[in-house]
Amino acid sequence: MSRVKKKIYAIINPVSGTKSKKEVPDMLASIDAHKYDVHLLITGYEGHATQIALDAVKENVDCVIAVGGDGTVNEVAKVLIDTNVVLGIIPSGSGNGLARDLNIPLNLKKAVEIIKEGVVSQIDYGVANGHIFFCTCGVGFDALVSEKALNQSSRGKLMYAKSMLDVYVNFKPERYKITTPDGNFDDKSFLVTCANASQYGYNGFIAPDANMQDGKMNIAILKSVLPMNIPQTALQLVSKNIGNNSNLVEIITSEALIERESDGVMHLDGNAIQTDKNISVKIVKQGLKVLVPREIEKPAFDAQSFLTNITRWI
Ligand SMILES: Nc1ncnc2c1ncn2[C@@H]1O[C@H](COP(=O)(O)OP(=O)(O)OP(=O)(O)O)[C@@H](O)[C@H]1O
Repeated sequence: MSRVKKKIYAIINPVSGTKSKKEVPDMLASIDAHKYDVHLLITGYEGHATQIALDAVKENVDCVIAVGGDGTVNEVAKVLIDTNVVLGIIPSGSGNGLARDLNIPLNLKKAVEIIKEGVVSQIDYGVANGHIFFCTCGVGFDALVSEKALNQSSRGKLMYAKSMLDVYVNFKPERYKITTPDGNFDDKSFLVTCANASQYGYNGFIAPDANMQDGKMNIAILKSVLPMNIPQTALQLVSKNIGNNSNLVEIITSEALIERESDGVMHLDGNAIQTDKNISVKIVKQGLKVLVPREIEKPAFDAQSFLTNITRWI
């Protein structure tokens, strides 16, 4: 017998981001109750969203909404890959990289409208040493910043800026050998980022041309960032101009082996974990169904949003 109403689980991470989520239940109540059964669930600990999403898949729900940032989205979405369960995102984190890349509004009411519209797109996901990511995974400076951020009690831009400064002061570049069917690299580097999405979050575009539906990742290798180049590099990141950085090497490919000097930290969607010396990364084409705005095309660079980004950062 077919179910009449569609079932939605909304998983709320109460500690993500810096904004209150107290309006989320009322806003979700505006979803048509004749068509949808919406169940609200609040996470109580790290990894809880994954447990709830696993239950959702077992119960054959139609859609799981992640209310949080990239960490929460990752915990939910990694369970939904290669299933028919659709991911919805209500961005409520700090960086919100995946939501931004999909043009999902950060405004709560507008994000709920996207859920109601029900437009489904299929996006790629990445696998790095068996761990799933959707935005970026990487080693080097960005991984160390993610590790530093893990131990901070606060969230938000200021915490990330402070973590970056702390990591930069003691940073020592490592040597990476990167082997792919589409090009190789072997040298010391500041960071190596495998980008499925174009940005880390906070509109920091490490791979502005990355496309989440092409079955490929853009491996952005930043060989060095000298102190005098920090302002320029930061501007290039927020203005989608990192391609103009003379220290950037980019390889576009569907799989790669990254060999480094020793095992250590790697980040997945901004979440740091420890992993082996060698990291095998691949992209699986369009394995996740996600609710998106009608127009998924990214807006062209415009001066106003560029200035807004800089002002926000400052
Ligand atoms: N009740 C809870 N108590 C403590 N941590 C939790 C709880 N629920 C979820 N978490 C953890 O909170 C972490 C941060 O969540 P999330 O990444 O969504 O927010 P954020 O870091 O503010 O945003 P972004 O990743 O977009 O920068 C996740 O690693 C998640 O496992």
